[in-house]
Amino acid sequence: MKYGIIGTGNMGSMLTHAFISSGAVRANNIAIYNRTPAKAQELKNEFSELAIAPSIKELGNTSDIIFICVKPHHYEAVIEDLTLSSSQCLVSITSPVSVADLEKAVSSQVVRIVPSITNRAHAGVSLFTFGDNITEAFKKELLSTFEFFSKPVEIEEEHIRVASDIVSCGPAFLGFLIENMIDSAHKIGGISEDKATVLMEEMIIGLAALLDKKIYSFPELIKKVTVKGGVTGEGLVALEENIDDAFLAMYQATHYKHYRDKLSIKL
Ligand SMILES: NC(=O)C1=CN([C@@H]2O[C@H](COP(=O)(O)OP(=O)(O)OC[C@H]3O[C@@H](n4cnc5c(N)ncnc54)[C@H](OP(=O)(O)O)[C@@H]3O)[C@@H](O)[C@H]2O)C=CC1
Ligand SMILES: O=C(O)[C@@H]1CCC=N1
Repeated sequence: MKYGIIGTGNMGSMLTHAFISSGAVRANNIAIYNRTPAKAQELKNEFSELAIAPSIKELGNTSDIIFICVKPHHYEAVIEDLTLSSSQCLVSITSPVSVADLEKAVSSQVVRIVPSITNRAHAGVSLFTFGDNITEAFKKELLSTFEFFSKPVEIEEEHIRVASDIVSCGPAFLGFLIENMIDSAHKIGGISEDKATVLMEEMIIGLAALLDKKIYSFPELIKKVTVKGGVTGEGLVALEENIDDAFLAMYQATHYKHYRDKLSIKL
């Protein structure tokens, strides 16, 4: 199978890295194209067997599976340059561009796969939504490819925003909260930010290991750590009193942005 990647920004280059470093796809079966050629060249400097396509059209003509890894409002221009057939598969990696939108716009088979930056470490989830016209062969090919570096999970259209908030935006949301926890540790306890960061990183790696080994669930973890009459309980009460509806507000904000993006994208 020949893979084509249009847009080699954060996600296009992350996917190229993950395909090659996990052994899922050989570099000589991948063609890339980016608006600013130097960015595609940087990837080729790392993986010399990658092909740089001279245009979006040429990449489309020579690939079986084409990933569009540009921002949502650039999809329209990219799709205009592609002439695809029913024996090819087009992949959207962005939540506001649904498989129904793509099916109306192109003649190929379509899939949406929303990745996560965690896939770079061959971990985390990739969210799959298949178009009605997808063949078993492409389904199998894409699922087995993504299994090399992620846990593929099928997701219904109505759940894509919340699912992507957890899987794809989650690293940024939790990163933000963790930075806040480090900053507050420095302010209240006087510990240096560097030392607090090391402690935090090791705690998170340990927490992930507990989850990975299925030793404790979240409720079990909270129960085990919260000693009766101890400090954790006091901290949890303070958090409950101060967190208010922070996460509801966050989900509402992403849903509203998703709604506005969907309205503005015309394929
Ligand atoms: N960042 C993330 O964690 C996640 C992002 N996504 C989705 O991935 C998509 C890309 O995001 P991200 O990689 O972060 O964005 P970036 O801005 O890092 O990358 C977008 C890339 O698209 C290129 N581009 C724009 N227009 C064209 C064009 N016409 N032809 C070829 N290349 C073009 C840009 O080129 P140039 O170098 O010229 O700017 C840039 O390299 C978005 O739709 C986003 O929703 C999904 C899941 C997670
Ligand atoms: O910020 C964004 O729009 C993208 C979508 C998922 C993660 N990052």
